Amino acid sequence: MEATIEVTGLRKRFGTALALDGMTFTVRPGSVTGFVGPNGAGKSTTMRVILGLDQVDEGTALIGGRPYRSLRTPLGQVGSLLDAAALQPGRTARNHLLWLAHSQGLGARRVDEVVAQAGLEAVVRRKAGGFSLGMRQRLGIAAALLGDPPVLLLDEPFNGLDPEGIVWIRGFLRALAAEGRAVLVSSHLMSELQDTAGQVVVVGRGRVLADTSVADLIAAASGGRVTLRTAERSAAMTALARAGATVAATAPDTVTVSGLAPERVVALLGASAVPFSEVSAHRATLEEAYMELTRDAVEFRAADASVGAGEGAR
Ligand SMILES: Nc1ncnc2c1ncn2[C@@H]1O[C@H](COP(=O)(O)OP(=O)(O)OP(=O)(O)O)[C@@H](O)[C@H]1O
Repeated sequence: MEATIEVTGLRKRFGTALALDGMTFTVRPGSVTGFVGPNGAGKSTTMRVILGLDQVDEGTALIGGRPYRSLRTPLGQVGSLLDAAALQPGRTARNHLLWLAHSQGLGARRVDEVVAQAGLEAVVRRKAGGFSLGMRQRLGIAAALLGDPPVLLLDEPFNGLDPEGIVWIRGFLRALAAEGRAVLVSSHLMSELQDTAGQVVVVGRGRVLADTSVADLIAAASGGRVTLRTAERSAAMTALARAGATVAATAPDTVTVSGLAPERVVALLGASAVPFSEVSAHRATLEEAYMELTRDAVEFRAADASVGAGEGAR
């Protein structure tokens, strides 16, 4: 089966709330695709639609070219982690996995393999009800891997993980994608996807705001700006503004300059005898790029919440 997820023109209303408003993107194999957006942007709803758990008013969601409901052995084609809390608390982790495995014609050997992959050996005979959220996330990931699927969808898998767990999952997801899987990972924090995602689909208000590689997203947000560090900030700002630059003081000793190349900034400061300790091409962080893109979507949601826009219970 082709390892892809194709989402086209999804629209969905919950009462008066428009949860999905033309959501369209494709997830390809080989790198982790981050699915990022503020709370309420439509990430979970999109994942539920892809997995055939929610109906849409319009649009299609295909896994390897087919709707989820037409897949003959779903666990072998797509693995998912939607809600790590969704398990029988009285059952041991191993029995939980055995039960899932048997429902798909898989045996205990495969359970032991995914337990090892997810680093759960030490706790697998304990009752899952006593697991921390981080352990539940690992158990959910083990369950998603049972059928060795070419497509993986993980909703907020970083939730509840400690720093060591976050480092583990980053490497793990990268390795799964490098094996040729399509891996879609949602988060409302761009920083969690640093060093993990190669592609990002940024969403807000139920639609795609950007669908690009991480490198291109950062380059676009960097926008040819120059960062200048100087103890004589106002003299520097005056000299650069006189040469036509747009300048902004961003810290007591820092100025962000737009409209001039770094070499020109150095030459102008030299000519005006303004001392400086650093002139560098500004490189936006992933977080800055994300904040820039989603600012309006966040404002929309905050305003929406304050009038309590009649959304149904979740
Ligand atoms: N079952 C439901 N009933 C009513 N409204 C819903 C339901 N599920 C989602 N919504 C609404 O749809 C919109 C999208 O929600 P969704 O959970 O998909 O967003 P999200 O991006 O996953 O957010 P989060 O990061 O908070 O999980 C929100 O306005 C939400 O309140």
